[in-house]
Amino acid sequence: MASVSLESVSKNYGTHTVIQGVDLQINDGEFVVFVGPSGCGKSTLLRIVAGLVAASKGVVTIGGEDVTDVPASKRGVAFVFQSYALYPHMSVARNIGFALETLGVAKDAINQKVSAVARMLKVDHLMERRPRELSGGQRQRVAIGRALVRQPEIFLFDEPLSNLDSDLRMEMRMEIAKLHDDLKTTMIYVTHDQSEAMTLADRIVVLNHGRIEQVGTPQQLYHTPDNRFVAGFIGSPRMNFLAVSAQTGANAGAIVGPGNLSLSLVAQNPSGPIAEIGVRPEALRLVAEADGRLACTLERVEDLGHEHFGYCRITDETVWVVRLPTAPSPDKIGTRVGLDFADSAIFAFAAAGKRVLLSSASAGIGQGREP
Ligand SMILES: Nc1ncnc2c1ncn2[C@@H]1O[C@H](COP(=O)(O)OP(=O)(O)OP(=O)(O)O)[C@@H](O)[C@H]1O
Repeated sequence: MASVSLESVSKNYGTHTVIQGVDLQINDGEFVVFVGPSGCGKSTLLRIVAGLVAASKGVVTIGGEDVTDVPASKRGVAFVFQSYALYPHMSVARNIGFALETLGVAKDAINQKVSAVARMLKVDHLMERRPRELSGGQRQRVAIGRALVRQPEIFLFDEPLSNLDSDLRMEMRMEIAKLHDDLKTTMIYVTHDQSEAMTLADRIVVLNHGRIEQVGTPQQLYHTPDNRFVAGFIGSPRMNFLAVSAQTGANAGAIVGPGNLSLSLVAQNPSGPIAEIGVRPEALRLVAEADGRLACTLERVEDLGHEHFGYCRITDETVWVVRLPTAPSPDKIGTRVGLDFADSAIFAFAAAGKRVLLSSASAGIGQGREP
């Protein structure tokens, strides 16, 4: 096991900067997930830790040792790729044991280790098959087995489940979580799927345009996002946003917006006037138009069996999603309705996206507290 530290790490391709001054400390035995939209630099950052990509600037430390100029093969890391990257002409057993062969480990010792890993990953009945004779899930298990057999200090996973169907993805996600519980090895895992990040991570690193937006536990990011980007990225369906106007002078603290919105919010340490508010779908209630804090038209309902989502149009540009405990009657669709929400469910943002913490004396009671 080993800790990982990145200090002022940047990466440029020509004039294109893809990682910009990243500082990050990952503790020994921690499961850290990098999330962010496509192209934000997740894989590049992971590859910089692995030594597969050289940083343009900055220092990478593993287990307290500066490894910035140490090749990938000497860093004690094992990498599991999205594409599995198995050797097509080798059997499952040889694929798993090949790294030990190249290290000159004795044949008996290799056989023992390969058998133990194959049993653990439930591929021991497939040892003589070639990769093309395996399902996607079985291939991914072999790829993980190949990493596991080397007993690395750190596991690095780059979107390992994205080629699997949703049932298999859930199953493998549980197995990776169990692997971490059993081995307690430091793991860094890249995904663009925020629900995968929420369920696997001790801590999540949210990346955007090559910078860290926020680092925290899943609960911290969900309940106390630093900015609009994190608030919108963590949570599914995502947080609803609405552009609002902060009143000044005698009406300071009053917030007005479309849908007859009228709130009274007092900002703590404002980083600018409130320009937008956000409320999560699960914090909204569908009520009669006159009883809501927001007036809108219920345009559509999605019935997923165990849950329902209503799509409520507030303006031409803004539709809010509300999570409904039961399906509304079909004659409600197309009618005017109201949305209600507790004061504590309101998130507020300044024009540049920074979250504005609301004073407990205002309508936004509770914002800014740790859960
Ligand atoms: N070898 C390269 N040469 C030039 N640009 C590159 C190279 N590798 C990556 N990039 C660019 O760096 C940026 C970050 O890429 P990276 O693969 O790290 O993103 P990502 O967040 O992992 O995306 P995805 O989720 O789509 O895999 C992208 O704009 C990409 O086009």
